[in-house]
Amino acid sequence: MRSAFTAVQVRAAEGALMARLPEGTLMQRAAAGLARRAALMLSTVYGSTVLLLIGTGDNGGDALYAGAILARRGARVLVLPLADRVHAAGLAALKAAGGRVVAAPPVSADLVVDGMLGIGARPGLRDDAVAVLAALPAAPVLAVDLPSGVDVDTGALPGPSVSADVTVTFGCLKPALVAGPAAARAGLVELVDIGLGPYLDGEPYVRVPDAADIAAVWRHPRPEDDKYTRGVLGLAAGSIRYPGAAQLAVSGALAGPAGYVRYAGPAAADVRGRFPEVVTYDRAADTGRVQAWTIGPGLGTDSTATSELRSMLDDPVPACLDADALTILARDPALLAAREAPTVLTPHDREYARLNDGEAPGADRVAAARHLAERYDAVVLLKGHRTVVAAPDGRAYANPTGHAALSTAGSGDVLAGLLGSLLAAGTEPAMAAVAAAYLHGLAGARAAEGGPVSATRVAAALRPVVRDLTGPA
Ligand SMILES: NC(=O)C1=CN([C@@H]2O[C@H](COP(=O)(O)OP(=O)(O)OC[C@H]3O[C@@H](n4cnc5c(N)ncnc54)[C@H](OP(=O)(O)O)[C@@H]3O)[C@@H](O)[C@H]2O)[C@H](O)CC1
Ligand SMILES: [K+]
Repeated sequence: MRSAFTAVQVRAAEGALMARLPEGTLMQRAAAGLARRAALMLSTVYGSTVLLLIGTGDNGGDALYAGAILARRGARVLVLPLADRVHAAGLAALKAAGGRVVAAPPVSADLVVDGMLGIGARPGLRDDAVAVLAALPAAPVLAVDLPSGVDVDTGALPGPSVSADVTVTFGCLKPALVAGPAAARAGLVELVDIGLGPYLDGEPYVRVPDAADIAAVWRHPRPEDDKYTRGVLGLAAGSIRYPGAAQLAVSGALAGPAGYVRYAGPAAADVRGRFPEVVTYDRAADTGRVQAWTIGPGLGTDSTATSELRSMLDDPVPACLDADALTILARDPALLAAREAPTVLTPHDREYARLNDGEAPGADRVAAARHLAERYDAVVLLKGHRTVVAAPDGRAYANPTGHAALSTAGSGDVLAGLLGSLLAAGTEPAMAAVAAAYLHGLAGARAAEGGPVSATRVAAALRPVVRDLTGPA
């Protein structure tokens, strides 16, 4: 698990570390890591042209010292200052190494280094910076610490920003690199260790799972298992009007770790026909015992759906509420009042607003997910390009996988089915949501390799993705 810290948290750690080191040490460490990555992006350093965009702060200092390293290796380094004052010692070092200041971007370059703004940034770019971005030569962009223009602590994009191919960040991840629309502007994020780790204390703002975290929570079948001990998922989804939602949720659930899926609802005949391994019932009350419920995809919001939801919420096992179940819950939040078993809510933005008195998630998606988790005392999986999961105890996770092609009808049904299966298998609820989002994101990316993506393709891609991550079943 990696951790992202806010600018204030980074500054506190930086202060503690700097107090023990000779002046300028951290910037030299940062510049060395930056120059190393820049050299990798240039096929040959010698003779290449590197354009540095420089702002007033230490972010520019990092870029200037890295530029000096590249200039000493034979690069033609050009500095375009976007502030009245720039890091004086860094500029002197660069000039001494042969770099020179220009007033406008050159016609061509091999690499652009964005050293305009780092963790000291106010969100947004000034007009002169926006104009320069529009006039940049076609070249890969390497961002220093963060792509300039983003809202560092939230990942919001208040206006134009740098779009980087690679971001080299120092000491730890920052929220804008992993959450919100800004995360897509960072490109490949590479972390350079500058020794900050031991000084970063307190809870990170948001955590980022990796493959090993998902593999660690995946429950493999054991020799002593039977279908019940692996977990039974009850799935209430689909309606006469939306039988497909039931099938998609079932297909997601069958790729999960549970041993048994019981379906309850009006799409029973369709589900049986397509998935003979699923046992079907007309009503939730008839299904017998389950270890978790997934409720909602294509369920409808009429009185039958409401009473089905009510009866499932009375069952003291974990429940994942998706789609129509969220709409019903928004109408009657008291439905959760008596619940003691864990609940997971999986809203997209419009569903979030319904659950939150009409107020959309807003710029800080991590804070928004945390807010709803606290309000409903439930795990919240807030869907987005970088899905965020928050638990009522304050933990928050930003999913690093995903693909734009996942915004396709039925994709969420697959996710809800898989998440339910993880809950039924006994996975801690927040990690069940994290694992489901992670695997679903990878499956979307894998499905996209085969051309345009439909939800059926996402479900089909789940098995190979799970196998690659957790080993054979
Ligand atoms: N964290 C570490 O341990 C290390 C960080 N390094 C690098 O340092 C930067 C942070 O440097 P800092 O000088 O604090 O901040 P910035 O470089 O982001 O610059 C902030 C100044 O820029 C002006 N500003 C702020 N917002 C805007 C904007 N939207 N447009 C234009 N200008 C803006 C503002 O100055 P004013 O005079 O205008 O008020 C800010 O003061 C970090 O990101 C790393 O790259 C170290 O080198 C290594 C250790
Ligand atoms: K930057």
